[in-house]
Amino acid sequence: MTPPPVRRIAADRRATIAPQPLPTNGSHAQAPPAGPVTRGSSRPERQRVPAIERMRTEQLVLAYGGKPAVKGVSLPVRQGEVLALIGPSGCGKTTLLRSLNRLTELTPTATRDGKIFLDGQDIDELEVTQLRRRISMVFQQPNPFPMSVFDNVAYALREQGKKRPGKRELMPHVEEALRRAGLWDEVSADLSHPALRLSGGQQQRLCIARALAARPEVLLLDEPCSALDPKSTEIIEDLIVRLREEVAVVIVTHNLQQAYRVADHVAFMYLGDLVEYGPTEQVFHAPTQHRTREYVGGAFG
Ligand SMILES: Nc1ncnc2c1ncn2[C@@H]1O[C@H](COP(=O)(O)OP(=O)(O)OP(=O)(O)O)[C@@H](O)[C@H]1O
Repeated sequence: MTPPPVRRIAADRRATIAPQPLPTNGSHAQAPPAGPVTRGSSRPERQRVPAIERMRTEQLVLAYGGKPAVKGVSLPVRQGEVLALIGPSGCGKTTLLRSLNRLTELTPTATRDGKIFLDGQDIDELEVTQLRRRISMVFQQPNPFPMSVFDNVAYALREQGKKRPGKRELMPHVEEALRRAGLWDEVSADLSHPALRLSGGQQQRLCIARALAARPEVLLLDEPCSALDPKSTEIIEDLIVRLREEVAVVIVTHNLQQAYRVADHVAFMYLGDLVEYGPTEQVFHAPTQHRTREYVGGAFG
């Protein structure tokens, strides 16, 4: 198939949301180590789910002030699968992830070439608020709003409708989102509880519930466990694997063991290039590129 013509996107829009804070070294223990994946590494059995392509990037190029950060990446994103973006620091993982719902447009120096399609439609043809409803993102640091558990999830629902639905009307939807995020049992007794008083892991699941409430087709996760303790990490990894049945999931992670545990496909990036893309077992145990072999073997990080 001939790739569609390349088009430059204006990136002069000023940021309208605050940048996400970086994770702090708080009281939580660190998530499982990002060590190399060996043949003995565990990968939980997973149910086979039919894969449906929801997104595709074609010859995607992203640059900051003219300096390329992502260089001509073509990738599919499928529902029924988790796609992990891996690679050393600065290789362009987060830039690629943020471009999928046009968050890179909030960076004034960022420019983009190439195409991104959502269900076959060029994302530049979609209204950006609508697009970000269909492609939700969860960030490194849990960032619940300073309001109740209920209102955090209801926020996304209230934003959707023209008329503001009442609490009773919203309740089933809030419950459903909290259940899908695996948080309902822990918070259902008091939905008026302030979100900021939940544990870090609970806060991140609340952010996932908030992201799911608008029923997105694609869920983008930027190192969602990097600020969490091992137990919370495990809970969220289980959740990610379950969620892929109903939403396409793309995760950026530095933790190779995590990519191995949760992903169905892996994209390894290096200096902005997509070096290798393939099924998880293949990328980790039979990579075709020597650079991938070195990286997954722990030769550099
Ligand atoms: N807002 C920005 N302005 C200028 N350069 C940027 C900006 N954001 C990222 N970059 C540069 O783009 C390149 C890719 O960065 P990006 O954050 O996408 O990589 P990454 O693989 O996600 O890194 P990390 O794993 O450390 O988060 C790096 O060289 C980085 O310095």
